[in-house]
Amino acid sequence: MSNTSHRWSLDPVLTVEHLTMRFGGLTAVDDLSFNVGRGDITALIGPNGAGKTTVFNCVTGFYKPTEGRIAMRRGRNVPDAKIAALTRSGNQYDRDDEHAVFLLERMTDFRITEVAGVARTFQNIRLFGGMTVLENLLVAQHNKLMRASGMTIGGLFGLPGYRRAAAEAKRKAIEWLGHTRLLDRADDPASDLPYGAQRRLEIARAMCTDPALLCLDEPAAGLNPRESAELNTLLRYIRDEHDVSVLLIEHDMGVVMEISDHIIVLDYGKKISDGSAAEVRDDPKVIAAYLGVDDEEVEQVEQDLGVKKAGASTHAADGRQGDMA
Ligand SMILES: Nc1ncnc2c1ncn2[C@@H]1O[C@H](COP(=O)(O)OP(=O)(O)OP(=O)(O)O)[C@@H](O)[C@H]1O
Repeated sequence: MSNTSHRWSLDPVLTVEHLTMRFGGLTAVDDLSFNVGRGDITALIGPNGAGKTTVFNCVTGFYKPTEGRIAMRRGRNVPDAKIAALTRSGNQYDRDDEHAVFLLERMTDFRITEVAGVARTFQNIRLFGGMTVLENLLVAQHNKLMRASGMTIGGLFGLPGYRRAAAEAKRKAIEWLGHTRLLDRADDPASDLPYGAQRRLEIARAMCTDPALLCLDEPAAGLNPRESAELNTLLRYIRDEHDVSVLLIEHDMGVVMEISDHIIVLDYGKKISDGSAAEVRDDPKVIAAYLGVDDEEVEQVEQDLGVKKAGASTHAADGRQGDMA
C-alpha cells in the first residue's frame, strides 16, 4: 500500500523505524515503522489497546522505547544520510542553516518540545484549571521567556529582549485565543470552560510552543457533532496556514476519514495498514481488526451485520472500541 509518490514517503517530518516498546512480558508496540508527511494530517487508529498512546508516549519522550529510532526532521527534504550520521555520532540532534534532525528516543520530553518542536495534547485534558485561559497560554511560553530574561532577576525587569519576548508571548496567546474562539473567555478559570472549549484551549496551548509537529491524543473525544466539525476546520487551518504537521490518535472515524491525508492502523502493537483514507477504509485487515475477527471471516461477518463494503459500523466483537464510518 505504500505508494512512493505520497508526501509521507517523499518528505517526511517524522520517521519511526522498528519501534518496539515492552512492559515486562507485554509487547505494546512491536517493530513498528511509519512516516509522517510534512504538511499532512496523519491519523494513528486501531482498536482499544492497539498501542496508539504508547507510540505517542515514545514520540513525545514520556517513554524510552525498548528499541527503535524516531527521527524528527525540520527543513524541506532532509537527506536520510543526515540521520544516519547523527545516529553514528551518538548525539541527540544536528542543525545547520537548512536542515535539522533530532533523534527523539535520545531526548527528554522537555527537550523534545523545546528543541525539536513536537507538542502534544493528552487523552485526559491536562490544563491548569485554577489559572485563567490566558494564563494557560502564557505559561506554555514560560521557557522561551526565561531564556529571554537571561535567567536573571535583572533580566526579568530590565532587558529589552525580555520585554520584546513578553510582548510576543501575549500577542501569540491572543492570536490563538482568536483562532480557537476563546477570546471572550480569556479571563475565566480554565476549569470553568465547557468540555469542548477546554479541548480547544489545549490545542491553543500546544500551538503557543511553535511546534513543527502537533500530536493530538483523541482530540474529538467527548465533542458533539458541531464541535467535531469545528475541530476539523481548526486542524485544517493549522495544517494549511501554519506549516504544522499533525499526528492524531482518534476513535471518531467521521473525523479521521474526513480530515486525514494519511492513516496508519495498528492492531496488537503491529501495523496492519498504511495509506490514504480510501485505501485504509477498504482494507479487509482493517475491517477485521475493528470487528475483532480473523481476515477470512470478514465477508461473513459483514453480511451478517449488513455492513456496506466501503465501511463498517460496529463495535469490536471482543469489546474493543472503534467505529468504522
Ligand atoms: N505503562 C504501562 N505499563 C504496562 N502496560 C502498559 C503501559 N502503557 C500501556 N500498556 C499496555 O500496552 C498496551 C497498549 O496500550 P495503549 O494505551 O498504547 O493502547 P491504545 O491503542 O492507546 O488504547 P486506547 O485506544 O484504549 O487508548 C495495552 O495492553 C496496555 O495495557
